[in-house]
Amino acid sequence: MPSEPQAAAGRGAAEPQAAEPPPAVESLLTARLTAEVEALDAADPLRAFRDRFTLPEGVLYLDGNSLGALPAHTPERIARMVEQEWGRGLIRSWNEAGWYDLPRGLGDRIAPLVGAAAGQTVVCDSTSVNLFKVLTAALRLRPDRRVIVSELGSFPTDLYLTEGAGVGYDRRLLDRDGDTLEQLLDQDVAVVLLSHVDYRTGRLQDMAAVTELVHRHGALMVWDLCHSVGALPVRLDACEVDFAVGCSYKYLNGGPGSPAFLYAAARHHDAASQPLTGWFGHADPFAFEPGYRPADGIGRFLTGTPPLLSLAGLQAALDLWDEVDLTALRAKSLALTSLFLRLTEPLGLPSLTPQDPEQRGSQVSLRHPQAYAVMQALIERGVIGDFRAPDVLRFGFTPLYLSHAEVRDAAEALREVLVSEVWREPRFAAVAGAVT
Ligand SMILES: Cc1ncc(COP(=O)(O)O)c(C=O)c1O
Ligand SMILES: Nc1c(O)cccc1C(=O)C[C@H](N)C(=O)O
Repeated sequence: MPSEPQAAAGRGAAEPQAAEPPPAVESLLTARLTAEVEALDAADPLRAFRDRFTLPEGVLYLDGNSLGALPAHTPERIARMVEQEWGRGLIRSWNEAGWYDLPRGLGDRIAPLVGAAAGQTVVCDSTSVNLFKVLTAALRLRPDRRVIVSELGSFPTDLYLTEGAGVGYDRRLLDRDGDTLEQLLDQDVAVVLLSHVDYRTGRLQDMAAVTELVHRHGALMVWDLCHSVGALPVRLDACEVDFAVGCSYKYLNGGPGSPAFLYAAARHHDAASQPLTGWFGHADPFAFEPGYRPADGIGRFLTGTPPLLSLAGLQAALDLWDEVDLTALRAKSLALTSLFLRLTEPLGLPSLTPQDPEQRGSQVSLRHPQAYAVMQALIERGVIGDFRAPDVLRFGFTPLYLSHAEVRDAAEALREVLVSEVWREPRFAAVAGAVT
């Protein structure tokens, strides 16, 4: 078990290395910049959403790409489910409070965020479990092919699941077995699994072009949307994607451990079979038949009883998403990341995040040989981002609750930490074994 996040430091933190002396960069607290960010905030069409979240005083939260913030009405929604639906309604709430329909109903509320027509998205399980289901379903739809393609730098659970679902299959990894995806594709490839936005670098893939390339080689395409849903518009149907999965606890703000979602294109529903054939995916669960018969449609991707209290958190968060204009969201996201890249550029930290906005998700990743200590010093100043081994300072920009002024203040805090070299103080040093 990892130790408590606040009690210890980074697993995989970089060994101490010499860091270059910091360049003498002037303070960002200038009248000119203040006027610029205030004008941007005044013109921000999403600024009213900030008040719909509860965030602690004195915190600049740049980690909504790992765990989203708390929507202000979520506690009331969860309390209602606990006190009324569970406490009073008891078992009747499966019908009367609509519990039974929530996995499909919330899936249909996520659908517009991922560009899916209704009836193709369900909320259930974790992203990892859903990856196992869709990878296996996709492999079964291509029985004559024996290769899974993925990317070496993917979030590790994705790679692990290509191993778990792909027992008996060969695996080819982009960046290890070939420089381009096209080099890895041939008539043996059954499935390609990629992240739409890379968790470490923030690089955004061209979903339409990649999916089309994969289909041209006769394979099926699975996208991991954990770092794109709620960060930018996604167009699953328009890109003719086969399967997709994603988290709801990051940009969607569903709450810690809130269940994931799974998309399967309607054209695959009849032929697709998934391996976790639990009773919630049965055609008639309450017939209590001894044999499994899959439900029609997307319902066959369900497995067991959903975590209702977590679904209540996601349900509350989706009330906000129902109101969000995704075009405005994307424009603000790019304005925030571009501002941060521009203001931190004089600090001389190499960026892993593409400068080209077309290739950028909603995060900025900067490299520093002592990134763990630098991030701890920032967190002490109330600027919460995260560290990704071995040397990445990762900053997530959530357009619903961040202002341009806060982005300037975060860049200024980073400047101060680097110029003062406060991060060298022993209390920021890494010790083994924490959640980062
Ligand atoms: C790209 C990506 N896939 C999957 C996951 C995690 O999946 P799970 O919610 O199953 O832990 C994460 C983050 O934890 C992620 O960043
Ligand atoms: N899911 C997480 C968790 O249970 C603990 C700590 C972090 C996470 C994360 O989500 C990490 C995240 N996917 C990442 O992009 O690094």
